[in-house]
This record gives sequence, structure tokens and C-alpha cells, in this order.
Amino acid sequence: MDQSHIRNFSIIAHIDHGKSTLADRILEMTDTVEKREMKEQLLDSMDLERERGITIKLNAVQLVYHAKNGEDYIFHLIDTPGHVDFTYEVSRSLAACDGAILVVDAAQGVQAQTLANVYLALENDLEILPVLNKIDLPSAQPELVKKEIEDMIGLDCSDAVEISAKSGQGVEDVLEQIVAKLPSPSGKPNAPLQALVFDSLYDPYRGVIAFVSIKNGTIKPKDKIRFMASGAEYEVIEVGVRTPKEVQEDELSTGDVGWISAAIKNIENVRVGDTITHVENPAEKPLEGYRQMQPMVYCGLYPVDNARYDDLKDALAKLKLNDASLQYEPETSQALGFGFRCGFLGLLHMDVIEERLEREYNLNLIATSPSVIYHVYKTDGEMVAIDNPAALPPAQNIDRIEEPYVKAEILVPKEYVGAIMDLCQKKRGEYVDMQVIDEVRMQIVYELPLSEIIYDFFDKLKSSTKGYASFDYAFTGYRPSKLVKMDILLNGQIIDALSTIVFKDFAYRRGNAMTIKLKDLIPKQQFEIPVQAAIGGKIIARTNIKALRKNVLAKCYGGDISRKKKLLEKQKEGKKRMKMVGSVEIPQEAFMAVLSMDEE
Ligand SMILES: Nc1nc2c(ncn2[C@@H]2O[C@H](COP(=O)(O)OP(=O)(O)OP(=O)(O)O)[C@@H](O)[C@H]2O)c(=O)[nH]1
Repeated sequence: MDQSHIRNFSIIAHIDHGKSTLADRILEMTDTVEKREMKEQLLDSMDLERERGITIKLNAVQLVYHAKNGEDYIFHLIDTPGHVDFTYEVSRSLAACDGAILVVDAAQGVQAQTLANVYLALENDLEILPVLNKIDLPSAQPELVKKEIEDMIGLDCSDAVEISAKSGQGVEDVLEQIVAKLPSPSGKPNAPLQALVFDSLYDPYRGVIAFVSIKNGTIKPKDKIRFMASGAEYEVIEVGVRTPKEVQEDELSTGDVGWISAAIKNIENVRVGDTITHVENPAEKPLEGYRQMQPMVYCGLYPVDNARYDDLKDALAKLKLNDASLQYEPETSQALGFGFRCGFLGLLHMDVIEERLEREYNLNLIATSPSVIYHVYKTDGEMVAIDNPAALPPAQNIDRIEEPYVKAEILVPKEYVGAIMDLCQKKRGEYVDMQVIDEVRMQIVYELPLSEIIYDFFDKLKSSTKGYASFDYAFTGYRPSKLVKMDILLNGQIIDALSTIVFKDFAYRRGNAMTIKLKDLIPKQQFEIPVQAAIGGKIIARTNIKALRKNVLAKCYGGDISRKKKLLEKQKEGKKRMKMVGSVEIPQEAFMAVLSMDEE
């Protein structure tokens, strides 16, 4: 198709404002998917996405729109996630596009990630089309929200379409605006090939499949190609698009968004953000890559069964292909054996990766409690970056410890300002600024230690504002803090995987909460187990897990054998996630206790 009839765009929005629903309607109205094949949120293809109702991975699909001017247009629609943890995915998909549809919930108005995503789109020089969604809701106030978009973002909303992605009302006008207002790709088909790799996945039969946006030139089967960053060379076997089914094509040309297979077995050669060019007549320079995202949160992942270490290693390598923001390296723990220290963009990201490893690769894992990266300045002048509390040098060798801080911007209705300030103070926040957004809302800015917000900040923010607050954060730098390592001892033995780094003034409170939580989580055993929290050699909190007295089967009144079996099965199930550490059996949840303990 003639390049002027191609439109490459993304849909961006705050979480739950209706991106996936709009994408579904667009697929339906362009007959990309037949009605009977239409499942809700079709682009959210991962089971996990459907279950949680959120988009995690970006998805690209090609569709044909028959416009009112009588001509056909090819759209490449790239769906993006809205949660703050997945900003990386958003920035990747935006780099593959020329325009973006900005969906704003007409009942909720502009939210923190609306702003964050708009900034990403502007950084990529995209044309932005504002769209007001959910106008079917009685609480929708499209006029007010348009004014908000104009005031806060500076986008002209005089032509903004008002839609209900749910019913389909107004969606056709969005399609017409895509044709009329978004630019077509500007590259040159005769120039040397530059294809931006924006995603990839591993197929057991065909090797690595690279998803590309062709910025210049043309690519077809049998072409000899080179990945400009890794230098790896291959011969193209197949090229194609997704509609969303995979369809093979004769070639991909400038402006196309599709996939390439080239029997690539070495996963490391394909890096998201790399540029593919031809071996002969190569492009002079690679395209600009992506903003490299630094992981914010680290945790250890260990196979419950130590014999499956290599399987975990293999699974991580494959998953990284599909999720370039994941980082990992081998580590060992006295308590847990061989595993990996993994870096994530946030807690939700960590959760999703762990669950994908378990489901897609059939692994049984133990995850240790998450930690940020600390900069530890030693008395000999050396600085070490520590992402695992167990690896902290002895206290006498430490001059000072610095921790990462973030600037958090919180949008909240006025009546909750007090609650938010309370919460931020409790989390060691420092007040920066407060501004009036409109008649009802304020923007509050705080600087906070990242370690305080990765745990339960988001949940607390939501619960203390009836769900009305939204927030976004960005890393600002390292600052010195009074931090100490807190060890946990079970039966007198330090369990390295349970060590955490805590703010000194919070240590007693946290030590207490932690020992109590562990007492709840660790099942009783044949002997009494002391649970202690210690700083240096000093015990700061202690409790006991009483010895087991009764046999579990005693509960079954001796009689019913099927009940007995069930109980034993249940016990076995529970056992799967147990790790024998020294003489104590510890369940998976205990390693994450710090996430769920009640400190108040
Ligand atoms: N009433 C109403 N509900 C809508 C409309 N559009 C979407 N929703 C609902 O809003 C919720 C969120 O919609 P999604 O499409 O999953 O939102 P999203 O922006 O894709 O969310 P993430 O993928 O998690 O970022 C769902 O329950 C939808 O059914 C609409 O026009 N009207």
C-alpha cells in the first residue's frame, strides 16, 4: 500500500480509562476480527492480563479501515499498558509510531499517568488526538475534562471526539480523525534498511521472532541482515504482520509494522531497541534506541527444587526477550541455594514476572522480599552498590549508606489532602510543592525514599482516598540516610534471605511487626522455634513459635478416610512451597512477609 495510506499509532491512557476496550471496538468496526471470534479485550492475549484486567505487554496489530472518502487505509495499532511499572513498554511502542490517541475517562479526568504518557508521546514527537471516553456514564463531564486537558496539557480539544468505547458510540469519528489528523510514516523506501526492533519473543520452532517498525527501506525473505548493536548476521526466512493472527507477507516496506523470523537461536543477539539493516548497503547509523529503564526493585528468585536451577536460567533468558526491562544475575543464598537476583521496574512488574515464570515455564519459585539499590560508602573510600541486604558489608566498615529518592506527584480531590500529607510524612516524605489543579483537585509533590513507596504506598494511597488519588514518580537521586541491616534469626540461626535494610528509627517497630508476622506464617513444628530480629549482634524483637502438639489427623475423628486423604493432600500442597532451612521449614510467604506486615 502507498505509504500515504498508512497510519501507525498507539493508544495511551491512565490505567482503566478504556484503552483496551477502545482497541477492541476498533478491531470490530474494521472487521479485523469476526464478531464470533471477538473476545473481550482481544489484545490482552496473556491469561494473566485477562485475569487481572490489565494490559502488561504491548501488542501490535494491522487492520484495514475503509474511510468515508472511499479509500482504504492500513492502520497499525499498538496497544500499551497504563500502570506506572510498565512505562518501559509504553516508551517502546511509542517509538514505533507516528501518532497517539490519548484516551481520558470523562468521569475521572486527567490522572497522573495521563500526564506521564503524554510526556512520553511528546518526547517521541507524536501527534496526539485527545478522546473523551465513557460518556455513557451519568457522572461523565466531557466539557470539564476537555478544559482540564487544555489547561494541564496544552492540547487543543475543540475537535476532541466524545465516545463510549463500551457501546461503540463515536468510535467511527475517532477512525476518521486518525485518517485526517495523524501523519503517515515519513521514511524512504529506497533508502538503506532501518528497522526498529520494538519487541521480540521466542518460538520453540522458529527461534526468536523480532517485531519491527520499518523506518526506512524494505525487507524480504532471503535478505542478509545485521543487528547493528549486537553485530549478529542472519538470513531472513519469513516476514509478516499480525491481524492479530500471524500472516506471512512477501515483504515489509517503509511504514510497515510486522515480524521477522531468521532462525535466530541465540537469544542474546536480539535486543529490543536495536536497528536491523542489510549486510550489503547498510544504513550509516542505527535509529535512536529506547530510553534505557533502570530497574527500581530487586529480589532473589530461587527454584524450590534446587535441581531446576538451569530451567530457571533458561526461562529468564527467554522471558527477557519478551520483556527487555527484566534484569538478572546469578546469586547464592545460604538458606535458599542457587538462584538469581532479578531487577524489576516496580512491584507489579515483579509479581507479573514471577507469575509468568511459574505459569509459562512450569517452575515453582521462592521469591525473597524486594529491595532497592543502596549506595554503601565504605570507610576505605570505596562505594559498593548493594541490591541484596545480605551482602551489606559489616557495620564497622561502613562510613555511610545512601538510598534512592523519588519525586512523587499525586493528584487528589481537595478533601483528601490531609490524608495524603499524613501518609507521605509517615513514609519519611519531604514536602516539595502543592498546586490547585481545578475546583476540586490538588497536585501534591513530595520527595520520598523509594524503599518506602515500593511496599504498600500505592495501596495505602488508594485506601486513604477511596481510590480517588493517582500518582506517578520519577527517580531523583541518592541521599544519605540512617540505615541499618536487620537480620532475622530462626532457631538461633540467621536466615540470609530474610535480612532487610531498614531506617534506624523504624527498626524496633519493623522488627516487632516482622517477628509477629513470621510467627503467623511459619507452621508449628515438633519443637519450639524462637523468632528474633537483630541489628548487629543485638536482639531487638523476639517471639516464639510454639511446638506442635497434636497430630493433624487427630482432627478427623478417626473415621472418614476420604477426609483424611483430603487433609493429607492439602498438607502436601502446602509443602510444595516449603523450603527446609537448617531445621526449620519455611513457607514462601514468609520470605515476602515484609510486604504484608502491619506496622501500625
Ligand atoms: N461505562 C463505560 N465503561 C467503560 C467504557 N470503556 C471502558 N470501560 C470499562 O472500564 C474498565 C477499564 O477498561 P479497559 O479497556 O480494560 O482499560 P485500559 O485502559 O485498557 O486498562 P489497562 O489495560 O489496565 O491499562 C473496564 O471495566 C471497561 O469495561 C465506556 O465507554 N463506558
